[in-house]
Amino acid sequence: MEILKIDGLKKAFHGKQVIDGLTMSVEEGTIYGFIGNNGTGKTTTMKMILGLLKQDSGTVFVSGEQVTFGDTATNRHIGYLPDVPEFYPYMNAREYLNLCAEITDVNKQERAERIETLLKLVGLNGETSKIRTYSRGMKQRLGIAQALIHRPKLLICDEPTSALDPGGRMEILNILKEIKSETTVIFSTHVLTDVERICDQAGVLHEGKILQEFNLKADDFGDKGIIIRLNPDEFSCLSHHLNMTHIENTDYRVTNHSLQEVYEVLHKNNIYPESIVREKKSLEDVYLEVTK
Ligand SMILES: Nc1ncnc2c1ncn2[C@@H]1O[C@H](COP(=O)(O)OP(=O)(O)OP(=O)(O)O)[C@@H](O)[C@H]1O
Repeated sequence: MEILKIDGLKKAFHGKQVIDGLTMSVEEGTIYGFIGNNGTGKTTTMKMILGLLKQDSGTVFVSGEQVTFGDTATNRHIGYLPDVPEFYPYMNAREYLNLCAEITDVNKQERAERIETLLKLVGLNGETSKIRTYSRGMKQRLGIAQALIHRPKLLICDEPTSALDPGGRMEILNILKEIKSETTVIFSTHVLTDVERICDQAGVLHEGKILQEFNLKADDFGDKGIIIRLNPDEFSCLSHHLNMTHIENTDYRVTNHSLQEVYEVLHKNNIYPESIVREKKSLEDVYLEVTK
């Protein structure tokens, strides 16, 4: 079933068309990477999903219910982590989550257990210090716990990893992967390696629409080239027969030739390179191709 369905969504600011007939859907139980350059309208779209911003036209359905601007009814299905989450710095994580549980009407009997489960999930269960002392990564993890407190069907995260160091990013990605069985996740980002790591599906937002979608579990983006490790003499010999560019050190990329052709040329010229590997295109390669 589709947890999110957007159809023909449009939004302009001061005559500038930011979202221009956006149509997309997200299946329950998946992680969807919402990718796009800075300023393409990812946050704008998220605000319309949350009913915080009025669209000019088009519809948004969350768990089969239509989102209406200014009406928070559909937000009971949604947990939201903004790009820079705000907290009460004088509270500790438990106190803060307790407040969030009260606000979102989490059943009183369940509250303490829910809070402990979430603190454990985000690795803050042993933490008693005030939020003001937290690192950016810890705040982001607390933000996820906060967003999940009312057991939403859909978690929306706005660039959850962009400002974090590699360790902090891995922690967030692992948490998102772990909750996937309970909550569908949409996260916006331009860190494409993060998308490749954990997403099932990804959509490229470009000029107000989804320009291309990828099934990251099934799509093979094809070969970028063949990387051969050679000495400079071997390179100058082979460059007469193959389309080659220097990458770095003694590595050269061959393009527009099959592996079979490369082997034939090598054999004819009596060249036995240190290594030959097929180079797969990454999501970033494909993204740059489609958005250029
Ligand atoms: N309230 C507003 N008033 C006027 N223009 C706005 C408003 N909100 C967003 N915009 C403009 O809409 C465009 C899309 O902004 P948005 O923040 O949605 O992009 P984004 O994809 O989330 O970018 P980033 O990756 O940098 O966060 C930008 O040009 C922005 O300046």
